[in-house]
Amino acid sequence: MSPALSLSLSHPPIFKSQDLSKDNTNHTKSTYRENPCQKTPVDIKISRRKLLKSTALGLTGGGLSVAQPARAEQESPVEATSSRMSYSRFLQYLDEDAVKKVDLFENGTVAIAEIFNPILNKIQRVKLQLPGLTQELLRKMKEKNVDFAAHPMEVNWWPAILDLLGNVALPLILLGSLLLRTSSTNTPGGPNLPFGLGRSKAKFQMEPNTGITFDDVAGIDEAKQDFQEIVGFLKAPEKFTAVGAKIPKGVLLVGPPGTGKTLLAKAIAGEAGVPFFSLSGSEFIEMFVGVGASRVRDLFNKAKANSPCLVFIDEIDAVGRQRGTGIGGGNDEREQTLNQLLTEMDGFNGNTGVIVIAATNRPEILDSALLRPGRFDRQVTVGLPDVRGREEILKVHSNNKKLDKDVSLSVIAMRTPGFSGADLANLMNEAAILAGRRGKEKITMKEVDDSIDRIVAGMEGTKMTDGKNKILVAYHEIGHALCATLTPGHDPVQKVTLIPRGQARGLTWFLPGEDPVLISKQQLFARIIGGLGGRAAEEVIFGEPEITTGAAGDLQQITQIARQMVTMFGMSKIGPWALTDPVVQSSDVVLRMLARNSMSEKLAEDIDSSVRDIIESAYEIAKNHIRNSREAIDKLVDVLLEKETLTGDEFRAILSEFTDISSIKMDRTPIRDLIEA
Ligand SMILES: Nc1ncnc2c1ncn2[C@@H]1O[C@H](COP(=O)(O)OP(=O)(O)OP(=O)(O)O)[C@@H](O)[C@H]1O
Ligand SMILES: [Zn+2]
Repeated sequence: MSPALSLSLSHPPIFKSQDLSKDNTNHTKSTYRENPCQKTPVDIKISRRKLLKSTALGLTGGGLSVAQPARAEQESPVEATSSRMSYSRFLQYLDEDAVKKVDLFENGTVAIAEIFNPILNKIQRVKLQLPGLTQELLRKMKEKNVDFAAHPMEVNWWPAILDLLGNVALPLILLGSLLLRTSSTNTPGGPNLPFGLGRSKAKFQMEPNTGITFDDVAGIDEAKQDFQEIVGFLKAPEKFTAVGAKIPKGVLLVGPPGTGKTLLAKAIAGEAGVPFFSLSGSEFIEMFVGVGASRVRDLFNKAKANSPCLVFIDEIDAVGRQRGTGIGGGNDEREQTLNQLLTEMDGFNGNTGVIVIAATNRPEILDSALLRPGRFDRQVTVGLPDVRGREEILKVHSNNKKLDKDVSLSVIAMRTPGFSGADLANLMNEAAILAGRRGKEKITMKEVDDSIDRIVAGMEGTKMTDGKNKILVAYHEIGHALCATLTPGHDPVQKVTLIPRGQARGLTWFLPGEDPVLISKQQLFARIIGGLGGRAAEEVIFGEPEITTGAAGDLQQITQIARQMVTMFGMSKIGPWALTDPVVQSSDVVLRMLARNSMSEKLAEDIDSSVRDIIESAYEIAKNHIRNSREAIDKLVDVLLEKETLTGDEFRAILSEFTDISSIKMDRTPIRDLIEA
């Protein structure tokens, strides 16, 4: 019922670098996943040096290699795309030397990156949100020779850069950021017309006819319903004005990246058969004062001259955040742009036949003046699709593809919790490319499965050579799978593999049943036990001195879950309180400090000790599972070492030879049973 629950659980984890030593050569990397609690490959990592070496040693055919991107750079056209990328994937690409250029905005929380895609042999421009600019990230971009530029104004991280690079490098960076990017917004081919106005370098685009209809937008029927009225109005505004109907002129589309907000706006224009004007909020941000405001003016003048039409402003938060809140003073340029936008919104009435739709994934930071009556006074929410929505979206994106009979869209939908529409479109595209590369005439489930693995966990890496490490990884992964399987409430194992992917040396995958809208305490606790299974196996089997750095990512995940149980979900001895959790909930340093100061010391200690209790008791349970199943584990490890990948069914079949697992409930106890108990 509480949206906060599902929201916070599917939120990407806060980036924390695992700098175990100052010496980069002995530096473990963590893997980040979009959904720490949902799709959970549990992994083990290797040292950074080995990682780089294995990347360089050549991932045959498929993967990114170090040499490739550089050579291909000149040949590959930059593809302008509005596609989004998760931070975790961005880090993977960064590690793989595929990131070429990064433009940072908004205190380093928003970035536009150019990334080389070896499959398409293209540099793609993607947008991503960062959890703030960390020193670690800066260091890494520098180490990887990424051409990065900060677009200042509100930036409060110059100290970090100074600290990192020393004063000498500063002028260079400043220079870089002063150079206005000259590349204009590319429009993909087709009927789209770039609509630039020289005078103020306006970069908005106009599409006379988007050619997109509601049929192209799947899984968000409610939102489509909400817009029927507006489509009707745009088709024939005079009908509405004749009877004195008041039509909203501004609508705010709210939802996470890639959920189809742009697509929906285009579909509205397409359904109504009116021109589509679009401009992105981050494009408003310019160095020279006055440009943003004049851009807004130009856009509205053009729109009024072409009415009826639809104006779409993507990322309105970039320009529309609360005035006067920038750290170290406001941002004059942005505020002027915002003021101009407000003026324009007030200056025409709905009868002009212009409808303005703005999109954001952070409505809470918008200046309240934007939301006043007569401006963006209507909100339509577009959320991440549920399992049925995902199936619908998959249908849309399989339409023009040849699928083998074995491909089940409903199974794919089940395997992809947390995927947005854009992720799903990307998934089907990658599967098609993979099928092509494998010389197949149709996409089979194998290509889809492999593509999901790649999207969630990164590219396949070089196989490990036989030896102590491989054995250790095998025990670690079997430890995860075993503890998860023996713990009621845990999602079932989908597969265990020793084939490395991204930065993980081995992976255990779980198949979430339904979408976890509500997750019980038992389920969360089960995830912690499963997450600790790898470390527990290392310790029980090889002895405490032999435990490895491989569990770093696991520990980060389970600590976050335990912390949320205590501070957000009221699932600890502290009781049902919502406590501001400075570490989990904010990436803003100042907010974090404020929150910490407002908490009593005693409470802070209680939180820590409750988190510790949860983790310690889970670890005891995990170690007991390992101790009590030694025979089964040895057998499972033998088979895994031989076959490299075990499906969930194979895993359970072997385990069943040793212990009866048929009575362990995977999912949550049905409510009916609970009431009857
Ligand atoms: N509901 C959906 N149905 C079908 N395709 C979708 C849907 N949502 C997203 N997609 C696919 O993902 C692509 C990108 O989505 P879109 O740009 O509309 O998302 P967005 O919410 O506007 O994201 P952003 O916040 O990054 O602008 C679309 O062009 C489409 O191919
Ligand atoms: Zn692990």
